Amino acid sequence: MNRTHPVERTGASGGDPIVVARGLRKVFPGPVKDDPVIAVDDVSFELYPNECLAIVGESGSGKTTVARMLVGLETVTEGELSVRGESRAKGVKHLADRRRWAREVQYVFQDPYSSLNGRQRVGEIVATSVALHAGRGATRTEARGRAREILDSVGLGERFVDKFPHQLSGGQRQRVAIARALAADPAVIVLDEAVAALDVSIQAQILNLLADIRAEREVSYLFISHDLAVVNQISDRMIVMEQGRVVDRGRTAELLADPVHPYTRSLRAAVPRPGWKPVRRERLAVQATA
Ligand SMILES: Nc1ncnc2c1ncn2[C@@H]1O[C@H](COP(=O)(O)OP(=O)(O)OP(=O)(O)O)[C@@H](O)[C@H]1O
Repeated sequence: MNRTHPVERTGASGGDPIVVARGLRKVFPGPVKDDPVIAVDDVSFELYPNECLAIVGESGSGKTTVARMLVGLETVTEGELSVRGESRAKGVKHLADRRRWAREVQYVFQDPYSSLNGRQRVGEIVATSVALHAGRGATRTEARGRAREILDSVGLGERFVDKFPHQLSGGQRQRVAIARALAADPAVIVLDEAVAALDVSIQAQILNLLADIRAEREVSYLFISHDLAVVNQISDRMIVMEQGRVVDRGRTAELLADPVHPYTRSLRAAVPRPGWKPVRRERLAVQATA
């Protein structure tokens, strides 16, 4: 059974895809001269409105590089990458376009502590994002008011508005990062190992919050993770990357219930969580070659 290449159209609410990647490739100059690193190799996928697509794979498989190309933090070496039909493959020339790109696709990092401005209070962090993305439309007072509403919607009430990031827990900081992303009213949020640094119980709270947000507004997630238990909870579809290439893809529930590709099987077997029935790697190797 080959599930590697079918391009399914299984978005949660249908419609045209928001993000389309076709034959995406990224080559970095390597540490050794004339020995480049092929970080991403012939990667294709679509992300549909209101859908959560997970990109999974072990460390170094190229997940983050795909996401960084999507938000314009890395150039595209080859292939096509578009958001709402507009190509991002050639990079961005004008500041106005960069702002629009940022408005459309927001990025939430694994470690919100380093991505949040430690000298700004929580309310200011979110209000700055509101003001930046609302253009000339929002006064300072309006931006602050909107920031309070958004913070409230991610579970951070009035008492958090004047706190600094270092006064918050990891989960609370991640809520601020999500609020800051929502302030742009994006079509897509890239969540790059966004719950990886959190305790399991806090992870569950953030995953619930992300599910609630998606139920309330139209937003798609590109959810990057090495953790299949987490991916199983949140994503509709997933692609599996190994050494820069997509080696498996499909609906998450189906792929994880019955992983066919040996790499997906080995990833699943490596998940040390309640609820999984880990299969020993030796047995997997036998099954994979049977
Ligand atoms: N700026 C860079 N210069 C050179 N090589 C890079 C650069 N960025 C990433 N790479 C290499 O590209 C490959 C893919 O890295 P990438 O960070 O995309 O993987 P990943 O799956 O997201 O892993 P992780 O979860 O550890 O971040 C790795 O071999 C990495 O060392």
